[in-house]
Amino acid sequence: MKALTVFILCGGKSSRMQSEKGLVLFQDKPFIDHIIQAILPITNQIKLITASKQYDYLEYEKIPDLIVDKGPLGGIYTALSHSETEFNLILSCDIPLISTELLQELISKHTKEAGITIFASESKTHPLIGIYSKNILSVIKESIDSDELKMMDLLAKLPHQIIKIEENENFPLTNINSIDELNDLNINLS
Ligand SMILES: Nc1nc2c(ncn2[C@@H]2O[C@H](COP(=O)(O)OP(=O)(O)OP(=O)(O)O)[C@@H](O)[C@H]2O)c(=O)[nH]1
Repeated sequence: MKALTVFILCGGKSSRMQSEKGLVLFQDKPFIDHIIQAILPITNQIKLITASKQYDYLEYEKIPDLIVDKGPLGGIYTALSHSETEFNLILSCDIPLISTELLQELISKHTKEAGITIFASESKTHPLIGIYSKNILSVIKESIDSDELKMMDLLAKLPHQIIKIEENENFPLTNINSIDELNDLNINLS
């Protein structure tokens, strides 16, 4: 198996959710617990990129952002800076439907040459469910220094591999940003 660390991004403002996003309850469990459950059959090398004490109930290492207020890119920068493995699975904290199978697919299809491997359908790219190589750290730092914080701009600068998925395969990759989106999800599943 490839040496791998999983980093879950749990920073940011959660302005649309208005409460700590990773801790929102879905089917009686915080989002982040669903995500950890999907990761554990693969590895227990899990670290949370957060400064929030609210995640202290989880046993995993927590790392605060090295550069604050830079969005997910700042979280990825912190993750890769602390990483001791070449491959790093970066996940947002708002994807409660993610499955072990999809994560395994991503890991198995990543190649050293790719730098970054992510899923995308015709209509949607999922940069915050991806494998990121440590060797892209300098490009991320330059992007942060020049305030180019959009994930899609980072992808444009670097070689990356896209695992193509059908439109109907987006569902388990859905990220939930607000209570309205959570209500829609619950309705969808009922
Ligand atoms: N470590 C870290 N993670 C972040 C940061 N900003 C966003 N994230 C994470 O990145 C993922 C996507 O976040 P977004 O939905 O883009 O932003 P958000 O600030 O959480 O939410 P909004 O304020 O509603 O946009 C989530 O897992 C966030 O926890 C940050 O500055 N640092």
